[in-house]
Amino acid sequence: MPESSYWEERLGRGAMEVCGGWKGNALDLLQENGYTNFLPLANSEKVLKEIGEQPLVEGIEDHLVEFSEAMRTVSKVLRQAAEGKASAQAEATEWKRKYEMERERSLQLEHKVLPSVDHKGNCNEQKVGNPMPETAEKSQRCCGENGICSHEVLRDREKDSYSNVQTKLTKKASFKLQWCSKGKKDDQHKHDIVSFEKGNITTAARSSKQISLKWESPPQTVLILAKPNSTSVKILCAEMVRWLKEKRKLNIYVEPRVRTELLSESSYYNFVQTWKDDKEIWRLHEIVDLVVTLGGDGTVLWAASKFKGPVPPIVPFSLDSERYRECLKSILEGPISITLRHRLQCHVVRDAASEFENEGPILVLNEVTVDRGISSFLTNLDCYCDNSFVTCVQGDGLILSTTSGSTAYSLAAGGSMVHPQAVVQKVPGILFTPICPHSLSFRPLILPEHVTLRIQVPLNSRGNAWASFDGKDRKQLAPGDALVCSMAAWPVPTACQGDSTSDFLNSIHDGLHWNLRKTQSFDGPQES
Ligand SMILES: NC(=O)c1ccc[n+]([C@@H]2O[C@H](COP(=O)([O-])OP(=O)(O)OC[C@H]3O[C@@H](n4cnc5c(N)ncnc54)[C@H](O)[C@@H]3O)[C@@H](O)[C@H]2O)c1
Ligand SMILES: Nc1ncnc2c1ncn2[C@@H]1O[C@H](COP(=O)(O)OP(=O)(O)OP(=O)(O)O)[C@@H](O)[C@H]1O
Repeated sequence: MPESSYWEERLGRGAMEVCGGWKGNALDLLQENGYTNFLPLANSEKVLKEIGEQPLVEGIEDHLVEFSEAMRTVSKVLRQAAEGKASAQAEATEWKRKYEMERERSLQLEHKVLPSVDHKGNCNEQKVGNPMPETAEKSQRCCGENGICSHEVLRDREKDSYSNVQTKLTKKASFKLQWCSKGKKDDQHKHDIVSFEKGNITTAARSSKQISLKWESPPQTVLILAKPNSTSVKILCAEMVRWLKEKRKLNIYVEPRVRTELLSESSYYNFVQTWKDDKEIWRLHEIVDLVVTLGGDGTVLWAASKFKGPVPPIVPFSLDSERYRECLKSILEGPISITLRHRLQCHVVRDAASEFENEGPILVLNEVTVDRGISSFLTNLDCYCDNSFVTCVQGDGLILSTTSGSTAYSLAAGGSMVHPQAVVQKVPGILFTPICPHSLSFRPLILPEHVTLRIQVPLNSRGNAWASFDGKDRKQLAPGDALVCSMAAWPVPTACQGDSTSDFLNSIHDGLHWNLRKTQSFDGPQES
């Protein structure tokens, strides 16, 4: 391409006129502002020769000052245009997400049963639609004041084409989620209400709420997800599959790898079902009533990542593998104490892509991290909250974490630990934690759960950034690309061992040894 066309294409004809032929300085300024695409030109002998051949004119310094100003204006305009585009793309992505949610919901209406509340406050079923499990707040509407409703009653299912074995799946088990409070029954339906009576703002009494899942029809299908390369997990998995089939007559799904492992042990396990490719995994939520994970936190993250929409209740079993029969028995009978763990929905918005080319959303249970990857440059990330500029992160990167993820990477980067039920209880929900910020005053933030965050790699960034999702699936973000995050509509219900609070405290005491210190002896100097 001729050099003049190259410049015109990037700066526009107007900018070329402003430049007035001072290409050498233009290059310096553009490089100064991070437009490194021009570096090859700057280095080209031809350009250097041209600069050398420019005749010196009088008042050159004035011209240079004037020219610098003009170039700054040009680069500012370019930057604003790019930001405007990213913001519009982010908005388009958000609308697309909302549209898809609505569409999904309409589809569900066709084959769902809506619980309605009669005059006594009892939950009945009727033949019009009810949304799939959503945030507690939205779900509460359909169950009146009686609790959080999260029914999924689906049409009778034919034999699935991808099942290895013929199954008679009838209806997916339905359940109801309710607030319950220890002790008093009448305390169940208290909500944190802000009242504006007579100009005075007050909050109503708060109750200690635990979400409880009550099966309305018995669960029939269990998906078991097992950590790979662990002999103890393999043994437990085989035992559990046998017990669930023989004693509870349940349909059992496992991953293809696990089915192969089971079959290599014995052809007895022929009844175990699996899927063939990823497309079929996306339909799992329509079939599975309960997910059992055999492994640690990573296996729960793995399980959640398999569900891009509604997630069935997950029972994490490193819980108490010795007592798995007793534990599963009580879970299958219910009611179960549940922690509703919220997820973040993330979109990568490419600067170069049109609004129709955006990549699909990725849901994270712990966090999304934007960091410098293998680059040795300081990361520069412009952060916007609902399109208001928050800050520019200059450091190793940034973590956007859920409350569940607050005890993981975000904690290591200095973020607070937050009770996972906090979002449901209407306290802030997205942790904004910098990684090694090169600043003395960059403290972690906690933002409300309703905001949309946009993390943008500036056009003048020296290098690329990398996004990773629950520690996996690294994606490169080039200058101009952005990551857009908001709270996802589908939380992950996990079964508690005790209740949300005791589980949370146990995990920070046992798992993280939080505030463990040798107890001070009592036989020292006393306060007089
Ligand atoms: N510096 C760090 O602390 C650091 C660095 C990278 C990733 N991580 C975390 O690892 C997670 C991925 O986990 P993995 O098991 O797939 O990878 P992994 O096998 O590398 O294990 C990471 C560790 O983090 C623990 N962990 C994961 N989620 C947790 C949570 N919510 N609360 C407390 N501990 C938790 C796991 O038990 C495990 O010990 C990421 O989501 C991230 O939070 C932490
Ligand atoms: N079914 C699976 N298929 C593939 N990878 C899996 C599966 N389950 C877990 N993993 C991966 O294995 C890794 C370790 O999982 P997990 O944290 O459960 O193990 P762990 O040894 O119990 O760790 P910790 O005790 O630190 O929590 C994670 O990175 C997770 O993504």
